[in-house]
Amino acid sequence: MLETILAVKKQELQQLYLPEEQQTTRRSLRDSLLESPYIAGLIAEVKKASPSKGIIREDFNPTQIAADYNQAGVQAISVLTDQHFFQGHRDFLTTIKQNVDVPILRKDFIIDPVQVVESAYIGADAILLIGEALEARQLHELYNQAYDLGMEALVEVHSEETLDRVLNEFTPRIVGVNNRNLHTFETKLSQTERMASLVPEESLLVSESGIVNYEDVQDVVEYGAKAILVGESLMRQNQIVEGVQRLMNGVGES
Ligand SMILES: O=P(O)(O)OC[C@@H](O)[C@@H](O)c1c[nH]c2ccccc12
Repeated sequence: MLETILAVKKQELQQLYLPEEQQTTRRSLRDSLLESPYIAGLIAEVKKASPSKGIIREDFNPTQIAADYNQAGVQAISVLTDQHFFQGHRDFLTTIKQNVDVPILRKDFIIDPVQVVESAYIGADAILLIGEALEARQLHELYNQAYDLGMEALVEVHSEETLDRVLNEFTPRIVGVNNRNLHTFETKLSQTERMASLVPEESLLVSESGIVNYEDVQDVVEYGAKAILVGESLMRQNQIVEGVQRLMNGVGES
């Protein structure tokens, strides 16, 4: 699947035009996550659909969902901007950035420097860089470019092998372990458990995907995660604010 997505991205790159540059103040993802009042920092995701699940939320108003996340006290918001596979849009990010006061992570498949510039222009505070999608050297260059433009980067890896390749090149300030394998979509929280001890002390560890309830949050925190990235289970809540409270405090869980 990842190969298919990357092939489409390469095609799209040919037609990519840069939007008007937004004047925006950057917000630190890492600082916000470290200042969480919860047992972990929460990055809550705005995602309408995914290749593995199809449509996740029918009643999809990205700005309203983000405003609810903001009100609920999340530490950051992740916005899917990929159109083809996730039914996102880069304009969602720009509007959301103007309507909330937490850092915004751009969730997309970034493989080219022009997409990093685009991310800065649309108002992103941080970008996702996927270890399985890039050579370590190339990932490092995109990472440096992001920081040079005043953004941060969440460096995501799924396997030990990918993490090894990345760490041989450099030490990212924020590392995400994706519990979902992007080739098979198999998702298990034990991936965070297996990988946590391999992530350097100075990297903030984010556990991504497949986190559904407070027990899951407690588990990944026990494994060593300092923050979590949650999409689907929050997107399926009718009452987003209450859903966030339940996830992070365990109150009212059945
Ligand atoms: O919906 P979930 O299982 O809570 O997962 C969120 C997030 O981790 C997932 O959307 C994601 C992780 N890495 C990605 C890379 C591209 C697109 C999406 C993702």
